[in-house]
Amino acid sequence: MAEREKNFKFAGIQMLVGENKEENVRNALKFIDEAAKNGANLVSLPECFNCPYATKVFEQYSETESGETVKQLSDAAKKNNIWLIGGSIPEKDPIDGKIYNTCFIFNDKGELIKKHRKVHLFDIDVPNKIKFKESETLTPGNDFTVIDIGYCKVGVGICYDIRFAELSMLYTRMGAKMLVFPGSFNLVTGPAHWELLQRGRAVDNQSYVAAVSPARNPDSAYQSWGHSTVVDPWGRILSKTDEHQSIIYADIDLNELNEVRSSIPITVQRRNDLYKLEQLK
Ligand SMILES: O=C(O)CCC(=O)C(=O)O
Repeated sequence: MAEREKNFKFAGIQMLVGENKEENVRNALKFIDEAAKNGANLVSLPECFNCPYATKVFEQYSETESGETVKQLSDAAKKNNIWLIGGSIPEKDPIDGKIYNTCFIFNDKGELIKKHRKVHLFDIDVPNKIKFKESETLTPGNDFTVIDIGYCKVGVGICYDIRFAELSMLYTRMGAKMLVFPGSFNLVTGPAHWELLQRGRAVDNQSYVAAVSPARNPDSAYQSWGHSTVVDPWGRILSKTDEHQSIIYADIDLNELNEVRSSIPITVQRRNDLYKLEQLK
């Protein structure tokens, strides 16, 4: 009989983000404390939680890895004894001077253990609906991010990264049992694809998937879809909210995941003689 796995609690913070960076960070810290008090072991903030989501302001709001935002997140993870996926902030690299959309990740001692720089930049043009070009001011990252939080491995991507099934499949192959995407979809692609993509990634990887958005801010030029969600490996929605500020919680049951993986064993049924996914880096 296989050994029972230890389950854990995930919290996704759907917080309101405005123009005042210090206020945004303070708001994030308050919600992190609340999530930890409610028993969360792994907490995620949303994409761009300390600045408005707009290419023209990324430089102005950017900070380096040794900046105040990273320090405060580290302190919050340590104080609350939680693993923290720090949503994302515009990060300035002090060496190449470029700006990245970066998720800083901390262990329960507050140590910065990894950073994920968004790999796929959000450059789209849906005629008469939405045009956005992150590459106007951002540079893409080139690294995969799978962390081991003790309970299981977790793959981290940022928003548009969820659209690329290959990335999630690679993470799964690297051992991830949960995929977390801080993200900020919009009122065009949100209703069409946000939930569909999460359920798709969950079913094709037999994995837990969480996507954590900022709350919708009526004063903001970019209207976030909100609707932060957690999906289980069977494709069921475990937790989901609307567009308002709130925290979503989900119990991550790794025994249930193992059962799904053993009852529908797609991992060992792949026709590797006909096709393959190749990791080039
Ligand atoms: O893929 C989408 O529709 C939205 C992506 C996005 O907003 C982002 O990458 O920040």
